[in-house]
Amino acid sequence: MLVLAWRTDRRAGLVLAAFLLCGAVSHGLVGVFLRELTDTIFTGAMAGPAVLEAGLWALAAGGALAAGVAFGRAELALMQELAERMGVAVQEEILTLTSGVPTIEHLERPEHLDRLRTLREESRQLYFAVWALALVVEHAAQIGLGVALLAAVHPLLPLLLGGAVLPSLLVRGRAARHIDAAAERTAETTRLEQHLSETVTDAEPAKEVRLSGAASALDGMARRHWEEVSGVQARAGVRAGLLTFAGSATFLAGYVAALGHAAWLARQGLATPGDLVLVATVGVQFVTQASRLAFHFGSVTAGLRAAARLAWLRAYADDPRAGGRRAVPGPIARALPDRLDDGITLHGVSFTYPGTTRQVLHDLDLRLPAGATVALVGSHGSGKTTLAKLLCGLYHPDQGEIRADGVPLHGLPPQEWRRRISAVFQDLARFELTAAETVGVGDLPRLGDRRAVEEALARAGATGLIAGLPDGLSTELGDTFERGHRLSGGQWQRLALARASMRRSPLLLVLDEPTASLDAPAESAVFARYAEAARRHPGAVTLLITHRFPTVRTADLIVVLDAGRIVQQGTHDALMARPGPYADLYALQRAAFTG
Ligand SMILES: Nc1ncnc2c1ncn2[C@@H]1O[C@H](COP(=O)(O)OP(=O)(O)OP(=O)(O)O)[C@@H](O)[C@H]1O
Repeated sequence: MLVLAWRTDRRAGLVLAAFLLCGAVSHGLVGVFLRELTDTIFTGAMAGPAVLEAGLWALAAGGALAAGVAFGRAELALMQELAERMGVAVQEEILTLTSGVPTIEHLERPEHLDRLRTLREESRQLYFAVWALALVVEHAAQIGLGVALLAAVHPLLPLLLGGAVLPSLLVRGRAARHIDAAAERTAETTRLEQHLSETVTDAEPAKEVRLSGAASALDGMARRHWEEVSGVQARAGVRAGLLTFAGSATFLAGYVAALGHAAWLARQGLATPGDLVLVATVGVQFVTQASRLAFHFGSVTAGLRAAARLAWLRAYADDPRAGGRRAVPGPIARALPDRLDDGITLHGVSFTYPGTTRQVLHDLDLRLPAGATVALVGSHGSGKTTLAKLLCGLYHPDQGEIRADGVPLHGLPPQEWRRRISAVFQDLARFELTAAETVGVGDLPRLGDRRAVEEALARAGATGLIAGLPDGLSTELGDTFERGHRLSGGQWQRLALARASMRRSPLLLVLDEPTASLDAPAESAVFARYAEAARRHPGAVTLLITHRFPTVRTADLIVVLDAGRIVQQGTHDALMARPGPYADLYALQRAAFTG
C-alpha cells in the first residue's frame, strides 16, 4: 500500500505528511493554551500585563484551533485528489493483470469474479487506507500527548479516559466485521440480482424476454434477491449500529467520570481551574480522536483486505499454473517449428474445471495429424469446446500433456503457443471497432494492413459483406458508436472467421461452431474453403467443431466424443462401415432432414 502511494505522487505525499504533522501539533496545543488562559484569568490580578497575557493565550488557542481545522481541510482535499489518482493507477494494474493472464479460469470462476469485482470497487480505498494509517498514527500521538497532559494533573485521569478507549475500539472493529461479513455472505445473491436486472434491461436478451413475457417474472426474482440482500445488510447495519452505540456510551462514561474526578480535585485544591478546562478540552478531543482512530483503523483494515486481493491477483498472474507471466519453467527444450511435420498429440489428458469436482475429459489419447482437417463431434456437453480450450492453452490439463511435434505445450511460454494459433469460438467476441479493425485484431502486427485484412475477408467468404457496408472497411460497427452499423449474428460470425484468418501460418486453426448462424450450404462452403487451404499448406492442424454432418463427412479425421471420452475415430467412410455412435448420430440427422 505504501509503495503504491509513494509511486502515485511523492511530492504531494510529503506535503500531505507535513499537513498531518502540523494538524496533530495544532490540536495538541489548543488544550495547553486554554489552560494557560484560564489560570491567567483565575490567578492574575486581571489588570495591565495579565489582561494582555490572557488575550495572547486566547489568541494562541484560537489560532491553534483554526490552524488544526485548516490543516484538516487541506489534508482531506489533497487526500481525495491522490486517492482518485491512485485508484486509477490500481484500476489500470488490475486491467493489465486480468487481461494478461493467458488462461481464462479467473474470468469463469464465480469466486474469482467476486474477488475481481470487489477489488475494482475498492481500488480507491487503497490510498485512503494509506492515509488512514497515517491518521491512525496522528490520532494515537494526539491521544498520547493528551494522556501525558492528563497524567500531569492526576494519574487516575488518563486511566479513566484511556480505559474506555480500548473496549470501544474493539467494539467498533466487530461492527465493521459484521458489515463485511454481510457483504461476503450476499455476494452470490448480489451477482444473481445484477444478472437478472441486466437480462431484463439489456438489448441482447430483449427479444426473448419480450416474447416470453418473462420480464415481470425476472424482475420479481431480481427484486426478491435484492430484498434478501438488503435484508441481510440492514440487519448487519443494525447490529453494527448497536455495537457502535455501545462503544460511544463507554467513551461517554469514561469522560463524565474523568470530569467528575477533576472537579473533585479542584474543590480539594489539588488542581487549578485551568486543569479542569484542560481535562474538559482534552477529554472532548479524546472522544473525537479515539472515534476517528477507530474509524481510520477500520479504513486501514478495509485497505489491507483490498491490498490482499491485489496481492492475490498479482500472485495469480505470476502463477505458472495459471499460465501467467512467470510461466517459463526453466530452459525451453525445443522451440516450436515453423510448420508441423507430425502433428498435435494428446497423451492421457484429463481435465476438471477448477472449482468443480466433476471430471469433464477422461484420459484422452489422440493424434491430430499435421495437414489434416479434424472434425470433433458429439452430443451437447460431451466436452468438445473444453478440448478446444485445452488445445489453445486457455486451460491446462490436470493430468497428461499436449505436444506439438513432440514439443510439450506446458513447457512453452503461453504467448509462444498463442501466437501460433487462430481460433473462433461459438461465443465469439464482437469487437465494436471499424470493420477493418474488427478483422485486423486477429493479427495485431498487421492491424492496419488493408491488404492482409482483405485477404482474410476473402478466405472467410466475407468480401461481399464489406462491399454492402456504407463505408466499406471504414464502417464503424455496433451500438457503441453513435451512428454505428448494426450487423446480424451471421455477419458477426463471418467477420470473426475473417479475424481468425489473419495469421499467416498458424500451427492450429480452431473453428468451434463459428458458422451456426449460416445455413448448411453456406457452412459447407466455408469449411470447404478452409479444408482446401489446409491441404495447400499442410504444416498445420485444422480442428472443426460442428453438429452438421454434411460438413463433418468432408473432414480427414473424425473424432467422436461421448461424456468426455473418445469413443470412435476415423474417416467418414470407415466410421459408417461399422455400427457405432457415429453411424447412429449420422442416421439420426439424416432422418431429421429427410423427414
Ligand atoms: N467454465 C466451466 N466451468 C465448469 N464447467 C464447465 C465450464 N464450461 C463447460 N463446463 C462443463 O463441461 C462439460 C463439457 O462442456 P463443453 O462446453 O466442452 O461441451 P460441448 O461438447 O462443447 O457442448 P456443446 O455442443 O453444447 O457446445 C459440460 O458438462 C459443462 O457443464
